[in-house]
Amino acid sequence: MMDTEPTDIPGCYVLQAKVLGDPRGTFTKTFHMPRFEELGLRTDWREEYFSTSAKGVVRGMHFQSPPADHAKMVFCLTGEVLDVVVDLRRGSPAFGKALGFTLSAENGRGLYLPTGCAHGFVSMRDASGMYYKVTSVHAPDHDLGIAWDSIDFDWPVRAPALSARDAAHPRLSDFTTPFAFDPEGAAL
Ligand SMILES: Cc1cn([C@H]2C[C@H](O)[C@@H](COP(=O)(O)OP(=O)(O)O[C@H]3O[C@@H](C)C(=O)[C@@H](O)[C@H]3O)O2)c(=O)[nH]c1=O
Repeated sequence: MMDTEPTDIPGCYVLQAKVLGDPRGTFTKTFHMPRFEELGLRTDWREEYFSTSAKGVVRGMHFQSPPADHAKMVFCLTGEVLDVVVDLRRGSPAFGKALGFTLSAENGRGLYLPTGCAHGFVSMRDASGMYYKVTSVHAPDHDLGIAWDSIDFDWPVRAPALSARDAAHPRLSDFTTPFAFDPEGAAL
């Protein structure tokens, strides 16, 4: 059964899966609907996808804006990443706060992000594989980002490999957020 730990961002949870090892390798369960329902987390996933990244790549910080906004869960299936989340919800006690979590296949750790948070990571090893579930389908016109180096986070890289899109995002301080914090539905 998966354990979860709340983080300093309301509605954002560390998902600690059990990594069961035997002589063949490992087995790790990343989603269990009854457990998510018990925790009040969303289970209405609409898309799943994965990416691989070379060591030193930064992707982010990404989110979809309303009405295409979504909750997201992520696991690292190969390699290792430092995964980063920023709270973009006006009125949140953690508004503007950035947190980082080391995710790898070995540590079995994932992250659940409520709508209104931006997500990104730096790949700490070659061929880091990130696996996602999101609660709305890709909407290119609402697929937005803020600059990775404009958030209050001490990245362990200075000049990472970035996509052209990620190099052109607005800075957090110049960004007018479309998200507002709802204390009743923090995880939604
Ligand atoms: C995210 C996404 C991208 N694409 C396409 C667009 C582009 O041609 C190619 C790569 O897109 P990107 O450069 O946006 O891929 P990437 O930078 O890996 O985007 C991901 O970054 C991390 C940090 C997240 O949190 C994810 O939700 C997602 O936004 O895939 C889709 O077709 N569907 C999708 O859902």
